[in-house]
Amino acid sequence: MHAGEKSFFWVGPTAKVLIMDPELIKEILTKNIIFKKPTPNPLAKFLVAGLAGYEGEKWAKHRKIVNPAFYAEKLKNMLPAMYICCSEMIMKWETLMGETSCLELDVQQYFDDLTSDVISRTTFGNSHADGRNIFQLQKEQAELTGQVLKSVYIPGWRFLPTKRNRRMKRIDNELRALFVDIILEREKAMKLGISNDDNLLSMLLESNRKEIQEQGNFKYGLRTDEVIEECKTFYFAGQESTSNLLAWTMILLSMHPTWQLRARQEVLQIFGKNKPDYDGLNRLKVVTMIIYEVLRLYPPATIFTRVIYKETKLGEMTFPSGVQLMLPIILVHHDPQLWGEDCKEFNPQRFSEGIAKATKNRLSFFPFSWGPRICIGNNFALMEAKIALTMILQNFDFELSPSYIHAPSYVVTHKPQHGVNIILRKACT
Ligand code: HEM
Repeated sequence: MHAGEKSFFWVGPTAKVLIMDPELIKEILTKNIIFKKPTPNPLAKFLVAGLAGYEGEKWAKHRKIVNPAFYAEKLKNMLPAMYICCSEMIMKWETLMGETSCLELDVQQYFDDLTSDVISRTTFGNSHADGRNIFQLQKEQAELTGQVLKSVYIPGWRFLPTKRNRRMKRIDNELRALFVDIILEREKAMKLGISNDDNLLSMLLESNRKEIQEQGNFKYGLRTDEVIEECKTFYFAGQESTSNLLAWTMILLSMHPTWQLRARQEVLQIFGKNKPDYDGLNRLKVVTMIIYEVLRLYPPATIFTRVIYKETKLGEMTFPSGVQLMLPIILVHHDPQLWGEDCKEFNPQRFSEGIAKATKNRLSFFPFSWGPRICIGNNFALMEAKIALTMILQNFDFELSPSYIHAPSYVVTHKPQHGVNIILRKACT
């Protein structure tokens, strides 16, 4: 499939259209009348509600409150939390290495822990210990849900008191109680003026309060259960995707040591061995080019969908309601007509003059989606990846272990199937 082609196919009663043309993709992602596909399975919906699971007016209301510009502005305040989590990971690696000259480990597990910790700390601030507990329960709930989704679907089965169903119900109740406690406590602190706003939950409550105040009516704000859904979404949308970005970056920088060296030289030139700061992270050019190229070749979300809910003309075609438009990020990112014959190669240089130049102003690079429904954690994830990489490069040289097996797989997100076995050495500079 190439940019100019369109592919139509039917799955069950639903017509699906695969769209590869950047112009059409832009039109689809700009048009507000086409909404995201509702999560079809009630169990999946039960896990990922919040922004990612809502459509239409409900989404618009939430998106107004959970708004990326608002978060981007406050990102600087979250850097200390990201720094603490990265330092803890680096310290663990140093301890494991001890006096030896090198250490082999599966960094994927450490990135999973790191991104869980970052999202717990940045969502819940001071209550991050409770937050970690919450996200641990959510992880278990996701695993149990995954088991249910893989089994044969029997209507009504989820209401039977099986061992798994009872555990899922218990987790749900426990999660709710933990969330409610934290939210009530935070609201109390906000009223007393003793809550700081360096975390996602406080920001969410604050922008919710503002929205209610401006509109003069509670119906414009989010209810407690909706705030809970948003917090759950932060975890599901933000943890695994960022962990995979870091994992693919380590793999590609191991495969391309010249780029690893260039990245380390840049990091050392800007920060030396000192703590990375916000302005310095924003000045990292080579590291940013590398991250973009990793996101182009291995986008954590490989495809997403929009549904036509009212007859719509797109380009020269008219689509009836009910048609599903599939937007395959990964195919567009790998299209030789858009990226040239070296499209399968790792070449961060193509981003040396920014995204607009690399894409020739076409929408051929959209790892975080685009338009009004772009990922709210876009800048958050880039900042997290930059600080983690900076600190790894400051401390270690790395290469792939001979036991690493290159097998990209897609289970919810795009990840290395057999982990990421890396050999670390103390950086000599
Ligand atoms: C490398 C990391 C990430 C990637 C590649 C990524 C990618 C995406 C993509 C492609 C979408 C659109 C999906 C669709 O429309 O069907 C999305 C939506 C979303 N992302 Fe991310 N994301 C990342 C990190 C994060 C983080 C860290 C957070 C939260 C802190 C987050 C929160 C969200 C939310 C809430 C949505 C739903 C937005 C809406 O529906 O309006 N993401 N993300």
